[in-house]
Amino acid sequence: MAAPRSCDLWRFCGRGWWRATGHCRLPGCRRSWPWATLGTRSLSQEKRAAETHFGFETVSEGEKGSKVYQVFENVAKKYDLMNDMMSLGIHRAWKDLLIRKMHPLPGTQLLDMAGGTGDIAFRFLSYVQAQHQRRQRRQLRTQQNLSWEEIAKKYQNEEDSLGGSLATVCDINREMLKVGKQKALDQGHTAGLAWVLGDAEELPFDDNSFDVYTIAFGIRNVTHIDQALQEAHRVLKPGGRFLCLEFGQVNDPLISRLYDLYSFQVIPVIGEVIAGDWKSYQYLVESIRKFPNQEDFKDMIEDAGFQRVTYENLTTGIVAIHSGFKL
Ligand SMILES: COc1cc(O)cc(C/C=C(\C)CC/C=C(\C)CC/C=C(\C)CC/C=C(\C)CC/C=C(\C)CC/C=C(\C)CC/C=C(\C)CC/C=C(\C)CC/C=C(\C)CCC=C(C)C)c1O
Ligand SMILES: C[S@@+](CC[C@H](N)C(=O)[O-])C[C@H]1O[C@@H](n2cnc3c(N)ncnc32)[C@H](O)[C@@H]1O
Repeated sequence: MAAPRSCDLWRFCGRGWWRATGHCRLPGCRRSWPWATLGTRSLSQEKRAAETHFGFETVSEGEKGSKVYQVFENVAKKYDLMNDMMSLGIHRAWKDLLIRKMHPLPGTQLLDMAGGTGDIAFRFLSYVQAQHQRRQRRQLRTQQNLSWEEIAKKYQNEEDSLGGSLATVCDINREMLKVGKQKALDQGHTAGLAWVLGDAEELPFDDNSFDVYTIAFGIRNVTHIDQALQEAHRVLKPGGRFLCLEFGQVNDPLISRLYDLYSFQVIPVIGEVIAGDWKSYQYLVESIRKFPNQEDFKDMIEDAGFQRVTYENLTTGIVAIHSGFKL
């Protein structure tokens, strides 16, 4: 039996070690902390257990969910423009890299969690379509005897051009999904997409349903990150892949200082000017600082049951892509 990483925070529940402050983290075991039901916790312990952070503010767990909802409800219409303005378009390159790392083949079933306005799902569909077309061209080269009608038919049907792939965009926020659906129409993504309203901590999907689970700039906003990771593990098929694009800690001290200056002095100003919302962008930069560093987050992913967990820093660690497999 593996020793717990930090004994005072871990308990043994009969099936294995689990963290004392939440639910058992073993896949399939959802026992909660027995002390809570035995009533042996003091009032101050009780209070601390129910508190979390919203940026630099300490709030109750229930409050965090509604505050996060409000943030994305407020910024939904300006969300895409804000991302281009804040990052000078760099967020697009990060998202492209995530898809290249995934390298999805036609037929892949993707769950894009906290998928918001659909950036990851649209990139996924374009990538799969390109892969499928490449495959078809290769096949056509070997089937020289097809008529022009047959060749044209092969290129026409958009559903076919995805080879059975489906991207399910799931998000807790109606407004973000509404903007995403309109964007899908504008960009001509008419097939291979499903939009689902749902909470990362309690997914409305069966076990073993998806080949890939992505979450881009989403997990930082979730109240119980460990719960969301367990859910990701549950809904992935055996062999399925978890990929997370999220802010990290910058490893170069000079860049780190400049980045801090930029984050705290410039981003809320852009938020106010473009979206008329300073507070939401203050929350964004604070939530980035509160999020675990790359190594700690890797440990959390492993704790949820994922294997072969690795990460890659992008732009000196401003963001990182974490990857893990359900084996
Ligand atoms: C509410 O929650 C959210 C809302 C959202 O809209 C989005 C999200 C999720 C987030 C994303 C999807 C990604 C959004 C992207 C970012 C937050 C930006 C990430 C930052 C960068 C890529 C740039 C990092 C910057 C540096 C490494 C430092 C370089 C900084 C400077 C040269 C400026 C230093 C600033 C000062 C000294 C303060 C005074 C300066 C001014 C008033 C001039 C202002 C300058 C500019 C506007 C230029 C901006 C420069 C860049 C973007 C630099 C690009 C260069 C590099 C990456 C090396 C969400 O959760
Ligand atoms: C910064 S946006 C990221 C959107 C998109 N993935 C992207 O890369 O542009 C964060 C998203 O997480 C969603 N979110 C926050 N908490 C969530 C939760 N508990 N379950 C599902 N989605 C959540 C928000 O509604 C928002 O759409």
